[in-house]
Amino acid sequence: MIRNFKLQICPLTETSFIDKPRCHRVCRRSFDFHNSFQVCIRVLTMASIASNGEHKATKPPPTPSPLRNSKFFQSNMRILVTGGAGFIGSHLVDKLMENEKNEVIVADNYFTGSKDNLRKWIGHPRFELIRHDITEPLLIEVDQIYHLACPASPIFYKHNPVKTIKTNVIGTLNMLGLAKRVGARILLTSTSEVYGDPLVHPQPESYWGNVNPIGVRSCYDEGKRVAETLMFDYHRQHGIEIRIARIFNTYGPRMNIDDGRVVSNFIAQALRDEPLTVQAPGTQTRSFCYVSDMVDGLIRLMEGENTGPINIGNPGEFTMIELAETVKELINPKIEIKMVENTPDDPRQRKPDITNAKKMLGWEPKIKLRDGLPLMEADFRLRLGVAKKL
Ligand SMILES: NC(=O)c1ccc[n+]([C@@H]2O[C@H](COP(=O)([O-])OP(=O)(O)OC[C@H]3O[C@@H](n4cnc5c(N)ncnc54)[C@H](O)[C@@H]3O)[C@@H](O)[C@H]2O)c1
Ligand SMILES: O=C(O)[C@H]1O[C@H](OP(=O)(O)OP(=O)(O)OC[C@H]2O[C@@H](n3ccc(=O)[nH]c3=O)[C@H](O)[C@@H]2O)[C@H](O)[C@@H](O)[C@@H]1O
Repeated sequence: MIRNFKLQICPLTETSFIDKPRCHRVCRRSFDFHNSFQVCIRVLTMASIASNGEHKATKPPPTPSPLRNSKFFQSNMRILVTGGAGFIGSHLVDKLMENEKNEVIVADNYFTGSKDNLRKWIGHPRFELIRHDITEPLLIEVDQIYHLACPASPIFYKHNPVKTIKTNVIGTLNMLGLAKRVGARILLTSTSEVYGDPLVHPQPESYWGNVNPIGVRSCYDEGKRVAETLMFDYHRQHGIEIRIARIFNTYGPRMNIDDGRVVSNFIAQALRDEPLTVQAPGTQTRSFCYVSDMVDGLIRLMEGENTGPINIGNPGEFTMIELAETVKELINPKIEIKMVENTPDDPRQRKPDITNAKKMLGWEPKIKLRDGLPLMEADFRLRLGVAKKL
């Protein structure tokens, strides 16, 4: 009954409580916990952030088991890759697994990814694969989170737009909650689509973009913009260590053959002797980055000191007609190029300004489009069972 309840003040957070509810302000410990003058590490860290006015990283909580530090323990970095069964994610896993000190955990719901992309690691003692949808919370102990989970091809992200925005918003919230709980550093793979149909060209990170908030692409581009906002709010409010990569069109082996993105479409069409479908007007531009360059950039960003956002992409810029002509010349000179209808809100130009990536990460792409396309062609030939004519 209400008259039995007593108003009390938490001595650390100065929040008032009735009877024995929890401290909702910062640490969610019970009132009794504070009242006994034990010190909550999170409250102290928040207090020191407030007094310094800086956003220094919070002291990570103790590791889950002291055995993690024992000399017989095999790994010293436990890394979660969400969306690790997808195209970029699986290449990232390959690179992270090369380091024997890494233990890699993939969480994926296989919407656009596949176990097949990770088959060489299944059963490896330093690798774990979890079927998990990131719109649900994940309880796990990790040191780093590469957060990639999200369908990336416009055909797939528009297929179920509500699910796409939930993945970007609720999924990112869940991963930030996990990062906060275990003190992990988290990297978000954002996108050049945050610049929308850009009015500034090439796009520097300082450009705020030109995005249609109610268009058919907004589940993805606005979703990623909110994901970036959440990353910075968790960083400012909770001291989480964040990294944001703004990825520009990436291509390479393991893209889904019927993924719907332009490079995979053109290569598959060229190998199937089908016309290359250039969406009108064909003068729209994109800048294509080979996947190994992308993975190198993502790891440098995670390991470096800069939060970003940082553009990671190849500044070589091509119209879709130029791309079709290059694929035709390299793969199938007899093929026809056909103009087809475009989809709404297609960005007319896109090219990264990578000054920051060069300066802050010491990164720039190495593989030119003409060198990357044949590597992808070889992979598609193998999967489609189309041998090269001699
Ligand atoms: N490839 C590009 O050109 C490009 C460009 C910009 C940004 N990105 C970003 O990079 C990331 C990876 O892109 P990709 O090209 O490898 O795409 P992809 O579609 O091949 O991979 C995405 C992975 O996320 C998984 N996934 C999707 N929704 C999920 C959910 N709710 N829970 C768990 N897993 C889920 C998919 O099954 C898939 O394995 C994405 O976040 C994408 O937005 C990619
Ligand atoms: O790099 C990025 O930031 C974004 O790039 C792509 O989005 P988009 O550039 O629209 O990708 P595509 O579907 O490959 O389209 C590229 C261009 O090719 C054209 N296109 C596409 C397919 C096709 O068969 N023919 C064709 O001309 C499209 O009209 C568009 O102008 C990705 O799909 C997004 O996930 C990613 O975030």
